[in-house]
Amino acid sequence: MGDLVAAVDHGTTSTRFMVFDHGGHVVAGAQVEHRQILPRPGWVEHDPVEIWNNTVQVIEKVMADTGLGPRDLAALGVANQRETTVVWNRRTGRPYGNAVVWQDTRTDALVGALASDDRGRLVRHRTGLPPATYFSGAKLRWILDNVPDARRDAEAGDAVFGTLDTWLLWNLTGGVDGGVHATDVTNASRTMLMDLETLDWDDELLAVFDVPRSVLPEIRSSAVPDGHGLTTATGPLKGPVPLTAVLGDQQAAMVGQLCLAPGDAKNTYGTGNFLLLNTGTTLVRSDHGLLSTVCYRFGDEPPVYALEGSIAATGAAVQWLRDQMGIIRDAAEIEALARQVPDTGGACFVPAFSGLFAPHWRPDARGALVGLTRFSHKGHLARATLEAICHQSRDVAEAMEKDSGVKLTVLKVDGGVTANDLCMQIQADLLGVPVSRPVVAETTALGAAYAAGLAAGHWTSTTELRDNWHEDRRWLPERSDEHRAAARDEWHRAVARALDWVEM
Ligand SMILES: Nc1ncnc2c1ncn2[C@@H]1O[C@H](COP(=O)(O)OP(=O)(O)O)[C@@H](O)[C@H]1O
Ligand SMILES: O=P(O)(O)OC[C@H](O)CO
Repeated sequence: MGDLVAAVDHGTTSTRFMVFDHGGHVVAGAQVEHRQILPRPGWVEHDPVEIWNNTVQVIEKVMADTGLGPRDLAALGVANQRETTVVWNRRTGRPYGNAVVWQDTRTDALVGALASDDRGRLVRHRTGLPPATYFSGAKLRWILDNVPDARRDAEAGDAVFGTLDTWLLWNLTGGVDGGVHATDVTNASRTMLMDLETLDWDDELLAVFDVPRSVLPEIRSSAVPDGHGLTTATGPLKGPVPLTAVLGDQQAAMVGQLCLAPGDAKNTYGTGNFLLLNTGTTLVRSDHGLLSTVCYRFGDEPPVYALEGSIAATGAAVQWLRDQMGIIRDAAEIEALARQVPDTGGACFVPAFSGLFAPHWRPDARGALVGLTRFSHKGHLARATLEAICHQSRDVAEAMEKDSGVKLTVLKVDGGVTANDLCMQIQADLLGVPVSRPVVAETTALGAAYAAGLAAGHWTSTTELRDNWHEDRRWLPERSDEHRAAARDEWHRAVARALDWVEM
């Protein structure tokens, strides 16, 4: 068996391939961004072929740069942006159009209609998810109903559905030459088509979304000792590596942060923010706007559940300043710009580009920039963007405390935005608890590698992993309660102004 474990981390903005040693240290890695395709207001797409080509590219680069071969790898794990929906033809390997991304709101009328009747209650209870454009079920229906030939080919058994894990697993294990068509419970729990208790596709939900069972992948545990499949000699690893773990990226980050006991929580700051709380084998249902989801399932062990607060636009707001507004040239520049000012000068930015997700679930909301005067400049907007990231996380943290009774004493953080020290200080100030960033910031890839390595016997137990977690930096709250209360009040008033914008 090889000494190293590898992971593909395919996120909303980029795809990474990382190799880790037994101590959880990064041995090598490569990353490449893919295009964000924005054809109409509210639509967000990715090209699945570009994503697969990028995956090949990053794997080949790391293997070539390091001189490693497939025999050096004990196992491979995959973590992926969740919910984003692809339909492809299993005979040709060609997708039926672009993937519909989790942030895409094109299904708002369909989701709005089902939310207002008994189907909404059914969906909520069976899946643990609020009816929202965010999840895959309505996106899959949209593709089947709107892309020529998709439904006909689905009914003939030629067109198949997958989230990005399934697309990558199928391609890594041979594609048209016998690729494995499967998903794991964490990804399946985000489709709105799986019963959260039986962990199986649910016929009533399939009827709600008019989805034929024949398009669906097999649902498996996140980590399986026998492997989901082997990589192929014709693929980028150029030989067989057991692909033993597949997890949604936020669940993978829970494993990477070693949030493996009930009450453990982390917040990942990527394109969106995702605060998850491990609730153990108990399925906790939210009364405060969070969702219930599978955290992971290892082999035949009982599934571990989580409560999650999903926020649609955090790093995406930074990207928006860069790509759409041209205010910064790269994401890291936002920090220096925001440091030019001591506060936002009264401005408040609510980046509700895809409506507001947790804890509000308001598809009728849209982005709002309020409190402007002639004094306002781009430094204020940069600072307001960082504050919006942190206020949204505080909204979710409050909901989590109410639902679980668990009071946060420290917040473990990871993800691209956590490179921003000012943002992390603002987060500690707005939460009133310390914020802690680990040395290995690539927790999503690390979590996929841990899950894969545990399944392959590379690590014998999770206790063996505990010593691998080390704090890099901790931010302590520096602001008074009065300051925090005033800032929160201003934020709530801004959120109220972003609501009710789109006629549903
Ligand atoms: N220094 C920074 N300050 C603020 N945001 C940043 C910084 N560096 C990266 N980002 C944001 O982080 C996101 C990328 O983080 P990542 O964890 O790779 O996300 P994803 O997994 O969603 O692709 C982008 O949205 C980018 O705008
Ligand atoms: O790509 P990320 O890391 O922002 O994660 C996206 C989530 O999986 C969407 O649910």
